[in-house]
Amino acid sequence: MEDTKMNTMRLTERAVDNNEIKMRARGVDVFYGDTHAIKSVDVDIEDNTVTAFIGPSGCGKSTFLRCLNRMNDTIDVARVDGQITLDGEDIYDKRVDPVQLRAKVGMVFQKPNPFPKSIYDNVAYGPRIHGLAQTKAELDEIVEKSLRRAALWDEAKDRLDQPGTGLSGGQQQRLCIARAVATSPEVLLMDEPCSALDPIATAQVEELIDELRARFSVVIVTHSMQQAARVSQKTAFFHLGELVEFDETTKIFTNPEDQRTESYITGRIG
Ligand SMILES: Nc1ncnc2c1ncn2[C@@H]1O[C@H](COP(=O)(O)OP(=O)(O)OP(=O)(O)O)[C@@H](O)[C@H]1O
Repeated sequence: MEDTKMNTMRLTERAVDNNEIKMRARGVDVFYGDTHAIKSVDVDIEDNTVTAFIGPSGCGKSTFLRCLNRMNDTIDVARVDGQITLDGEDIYDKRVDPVQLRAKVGMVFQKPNPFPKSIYDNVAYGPRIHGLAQTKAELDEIVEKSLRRAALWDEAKDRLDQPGTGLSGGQQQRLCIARAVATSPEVLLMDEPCSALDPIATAQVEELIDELRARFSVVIVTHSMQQAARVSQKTAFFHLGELVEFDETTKIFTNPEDQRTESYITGRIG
């Protein structure tokens, strides 16, 4: 009975949004012990769109980002309430395997964190554990395609057997992006992916984000309002755990509705 009701609800939702909404969060609260880090957040993450999360330090951007692929499950004191769906399916349903979920909703972290393995093995890791290739040739193809998508193929193709940790910082971050895209995710979460990079590597990663949007939905946490303005189409402004305003990026940066958003983008809070 429960299931039937849920399925009817899902079908209705799909018909209304015409599948353009990839992830939907409703009434999401996050607690770390007694700290109420995220307060009743509703947000829709659209397909083929870059969504930026901005806001002052400690406002909950990373916490909310981690809700989208259940990375908060790995933090003992964290508790997540509310509902988050991916293509209409509840990602917190007990039947959902978080490892499978994270292949669909990939993540790139602030500091490049390649595995202590070769460049090839870093990218092949996900496809191997998820059994995405039947033969070595198929795996080679996935590795090449992923490195190309991460704009790293030309620099890496002659050193695939060398350690990923031997690459420059910017290259390592593109390797981590290649690793994340190798499992053909539908959503890519990026937590301040350029904060450890110089301006040239940052520009390369930003260009890449724009290209990735053609295939995935991208959600990026950034401290740089310039970066949010450059790479995103939608922007969410968080303050003290609340989602204050969520709109087209141009609207947020030129004509925000809320006084707190205005104060943040003009540098008065933050
Ligand atoms: N693992 C944790 N255990 C306990 N409290 C945490 C944990 N992670 C975050 N918090 C708390 O949750 C709140 C939100 O933190 P979060 O890191 O999500 O903010 P943020 O906006 O991403 O900050 P920043 O921009 O500084 O990275 C803060 O009060 C923080 O202290």
